[in-house]
Amino acid sequence: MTKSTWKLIDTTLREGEQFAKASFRTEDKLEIARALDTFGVEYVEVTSPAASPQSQRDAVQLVKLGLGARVITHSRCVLDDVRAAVDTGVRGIGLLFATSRILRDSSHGKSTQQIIDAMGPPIELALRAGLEVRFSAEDAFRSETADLLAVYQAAERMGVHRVGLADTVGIATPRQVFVLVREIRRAVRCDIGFHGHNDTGCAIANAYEAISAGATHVDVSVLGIGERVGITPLGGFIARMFAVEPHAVAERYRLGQLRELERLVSRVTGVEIPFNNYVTGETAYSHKAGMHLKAMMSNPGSYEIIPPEAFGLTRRLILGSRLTGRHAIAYRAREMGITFGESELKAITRRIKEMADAGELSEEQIDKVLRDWVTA
Ligand SMILES: CC(=O)SCCNC(=O)CCNC(=O)[C@H](O)C(C)(C)COP(=O)(O)OP(=O)(O)OC[C@H]1O[C@@H](n2cnc3c(N)ncnc32)[C@H](O)[C@@H]1OP(=O)(O)O
Ligand SMILES: O=C(O)CCC(=O)C(=O)O
Ligand SMILES: [Mg+2]
Repeated sequence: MTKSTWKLIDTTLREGEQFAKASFRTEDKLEIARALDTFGVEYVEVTSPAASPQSQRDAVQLVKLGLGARVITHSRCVLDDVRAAVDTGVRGIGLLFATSRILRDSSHGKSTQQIIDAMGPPIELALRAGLEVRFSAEDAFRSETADLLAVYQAAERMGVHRVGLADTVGIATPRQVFVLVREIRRAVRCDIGFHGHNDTGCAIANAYEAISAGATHVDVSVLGIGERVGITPLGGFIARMFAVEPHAVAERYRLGQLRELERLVSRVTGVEIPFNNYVTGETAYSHKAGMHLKAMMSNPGSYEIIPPEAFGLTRRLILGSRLTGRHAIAYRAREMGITFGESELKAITRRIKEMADAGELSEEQIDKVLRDWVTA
């Protein structure tokens, strides 16, 4: 498959609701779902309707929005939970069972064969109800490969549309993800999803490797919110893929909406967008060192792999620091209609650096230095 055929399952309203600081009201969920749809994600995953009466009512309302994105939910392999999901009108369901020894012992106590036996009826019920069905192995990267192959092949025989690999505890490395997804790709014909937690900072790279190895669907959430430190962030994954296939990504998603989407989730959860957030962070397009500034003024691609304009953003060149250089100062002077000779330029740059040693200069202060130099 070509890389650009992957699909995004945004799970801000499911995994994201498991984030310690998230407590979504119905209106928050509706607003987030609409914003995700405007951005263009292919799926919006919502909390299991079995979780609470309000979760059930919210799922119904989210379905009623009539989004372009498919509204799907997530569920244990429990018939009553699947029935509750079907009743909401969702279009798909992500069923799961933990397959690692540690979670089999601590979570549900089933052997691999018991898992296979238990997943049959819920899968059948969901398929009969016409849902798109995914079966996922929770904690896949601490599971035995033989167990994974057994459950995935059984799920495929039962007719699921997709199997999922979940790096539930964020333990996987990109190479491990590539190798395991490739192995599963060879073992099943259905679609493959990847869900990766970010406990060791590998969630974006892991999602990318999953796609490279043949996964078709990737779970993301806005700002990466989820259990503990969360999962693959939507913006970071989009940045990763834009760097590889900019045209396909720009065609499929309304990239100019990313910042608003993140601001919305930031506002609703009360967490700030980090200064170094992918693409939209406050300093994501700030350039400061003289050597960088010179090259940036000649070609912005020198130190930017993703043009800010693609996301409706602008860059900031910081000229007033002690790290500035004469090319940057000459550039600003030319913008103001002033031309300096080489030795004069060196002297002004020296002066600006001396002044900046006492504290960075604003754009207005630099302009004043340049103007005063001419009139002095
Ligand atoms: C890795 C993940 O993020 S998976 C998604 C996690 N999401 C959620 O947990 C959704 C919110 N959860 C809830 O509201 C509740 O946990 C419910 C409604 C799902 C279940 O509530 P309870 O019945 O009170 O059980 P509780 O949460 O205490 O324990 C989990 C139960 O699910 C069982 N279980 C765990 N995984 C699975 C599974 N994949 N399929 C079926 N049953 C499972 C456990 O064995 C346990 O049941 P038991 O008491 O019969 O042993
Ligand atoms: O169902 C899945 O694929 C993922 C569930 C989950 O959130 C996880 O395992 O971390
Ligand atoms: Mg998770």
